Amino acid sequence: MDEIIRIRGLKKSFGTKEVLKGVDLDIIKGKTTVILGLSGSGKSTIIKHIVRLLKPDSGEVWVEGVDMARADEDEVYRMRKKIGYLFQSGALFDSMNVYENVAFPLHEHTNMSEEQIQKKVRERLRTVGLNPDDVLELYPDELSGGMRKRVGLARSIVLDPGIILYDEPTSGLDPITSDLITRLIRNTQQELNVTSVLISHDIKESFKAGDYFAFLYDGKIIEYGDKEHFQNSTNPYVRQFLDGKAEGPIKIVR
Ligand SMILES: Nc1ncnc2c1ncn2[C@@H]1O[C@H](COP(=O)(O)OP(=O)(O)OP(=O)(O)O)[C@@H](O)[C@H]1O
Repeated sequence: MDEIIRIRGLKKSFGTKEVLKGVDLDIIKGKTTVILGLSGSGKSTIIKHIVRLLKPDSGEVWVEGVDMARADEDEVYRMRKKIGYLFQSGALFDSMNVYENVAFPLHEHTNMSEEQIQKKVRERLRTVGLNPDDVLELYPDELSGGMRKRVGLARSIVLDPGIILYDEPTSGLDPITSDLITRLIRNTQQELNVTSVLISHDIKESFKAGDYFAFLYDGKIIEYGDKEHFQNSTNPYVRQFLDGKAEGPIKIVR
C-alpha cells in the first residue's frame, strides 16, 4: 500500500491526561481516511500532529517521508503549504471578506500577481459550488454555517494541497447541508486527486465520504479497514459506536 502519512507509536498527554497512548496509523495516498471516535477521544490531537501544531511526547509522524516531529522550521513551513486544514470552526477571519479570506494563503505563500490571485480565488469558490460574484465581498457574519464551511474549504484548497485535513466538516449543519459538504469533499478529492483525512463522529456522512476507517478508543486505533470491513466489524467497541448505544463496553470519561 502506498501510504503518504505514517504514524507510529504516537503518544501525547496534556498535563496528567494521557490522550494518545501509542497511535499507529497509515494514510493511503489519493484516498479518504476517516478517523472516528467519541468526543474528546483525541481525534483532533492526531491531525494537529500532522501539521505540527503539536509535537509528540514520543513516536513518529511521517508525512511524505518527512518526520514532522523532528523537522526544522523551514521544513515545517514547506510541508504546511502542501497540507490544507479545514478547522472545526471553519475559522474564517471575521474582519476580512470572502475574497480576502480565500486569497490569504496565496498572499502569504506565493508571489502570484493580484490578477492571478483573483483568478485562483474565483476558480476555487466555483470548486466549492459558490458563485464568486455573489459572495466575494461578503463578510463571515453575513454567511450561513454551510457557506462558511464552503469558504473555509475553498481557502484550504487554494494552494492546491496534496493532503487535506478536515476536522468535523459537517458538525452543526442540518442533514441536507451536511450531505452537500460531504459531496464537495468527495468531488474535491476527485477533482484535485488529493489525500484526505476526515475526523468525524457523524457515522452516516463518514460512510458516504470515506474509503478507509480508523476507530480511536482509549488512546489507540483499535480498528482499521475499508468500509465493508468496518461496517462488519465484530469489535464490541466499534459495534457499540456504530449502533449508537449507551450500554456496552465503551467507558465514557467526562
Ligand atoms: N491544548 C490542549 N491542552 C489541554 N488539553 C487539551 C488540549 N488539546 C486537547 N486537549 C484535551 O485532549 C482531549 C482530546 O481532545 P481532542 O480535541 O483531540 O478530541 P476530539 O476527539 O477531536 O474531540 P471532539 O470530537 O469533541 O472535537 C480532550 O479531553 C481535550 O480536552
